[in-house]
Amino acid sequence: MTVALLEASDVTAIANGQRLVDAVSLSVAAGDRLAIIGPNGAGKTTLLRMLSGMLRPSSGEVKLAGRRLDRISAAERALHMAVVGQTDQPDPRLAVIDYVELGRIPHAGLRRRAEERDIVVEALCRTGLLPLLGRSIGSLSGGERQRAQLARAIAQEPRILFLDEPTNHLDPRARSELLELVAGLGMTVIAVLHDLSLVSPFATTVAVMDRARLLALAAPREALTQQLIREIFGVDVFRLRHPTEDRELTVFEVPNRALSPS
Ligand SMILES: Nc1ncnc2c1ncn2[C@@H]1O[C@H](COP(=O)(O)OP(=O)(O)OP(=O)(O)O)[C@@H](O)[C@H]1O
Repeated sequence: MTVALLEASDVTAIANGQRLVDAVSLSVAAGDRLAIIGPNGAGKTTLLRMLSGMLRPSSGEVKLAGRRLDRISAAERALHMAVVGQTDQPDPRLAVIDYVELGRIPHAGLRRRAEERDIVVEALCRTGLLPLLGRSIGSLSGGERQRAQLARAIAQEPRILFLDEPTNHLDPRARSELLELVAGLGMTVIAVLHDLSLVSPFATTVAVMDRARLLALAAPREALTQQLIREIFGVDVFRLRHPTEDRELTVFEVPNRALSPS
């Protein structure tokens, strides 16, 4: 039997007597890209924090390759997992290259200096930040900063990459490009996504949350049903043929509204 790379069993988070995440079980295999979706306040970030070991569940457990996450030290976890969160506030005076190099800290002393530098340069290349490597973090645009965070996480060479709303500062084109880049890394990824239209192209599996509960866990086509999406987001889903390309488009529309996302 193959052991899941990450497995959550009945994880629950309780704060101030309120269940923020209620008995969620899921398992992620190596190479999976799991998108966690749901309305505001559904518990997505809280779940992500428990899966990445940043928050200890009130009950239930998370295992990384069969080992309980709460028995793995933070230093060792950092060898396996990188998190691109919404709250990272690096020193604005740091140069981009130095910031990305921070991703190598968990591996300190394990590789030769030249190899370390190559890994950092590769992460800068992949994220298109090579021309900005000498700029200070504080001088970057919101989108560039998001790419710098991703570069730091890539440089960390994790087995699992966690992303909390990785596209929230990006314009529509940059959003698709960033997720395409992440998908092209071939890594195991767990990402909280708000933009429903990016879920199908990006994710191999989607976890749909609402009011602390996991309502569906399946491939996007099966999970994003008209009924479920309407029920929790109040939007309609349409699957249409692309007018000029041989593929399907998934379109989301707020019913009877002049302004609809798509
Ligand atoms: N430490 C805490 N103490 C009390 N309540 C909390 C705490 N952290 C989060 N919450 C609440 O738990 C609920 C879930 O929060 P969470 O950030 O996980 O939701 P989310 O689905 O990621 O939301 P969003 O889409 O708005 O980012 C929210 O109502 C939030 O206010």
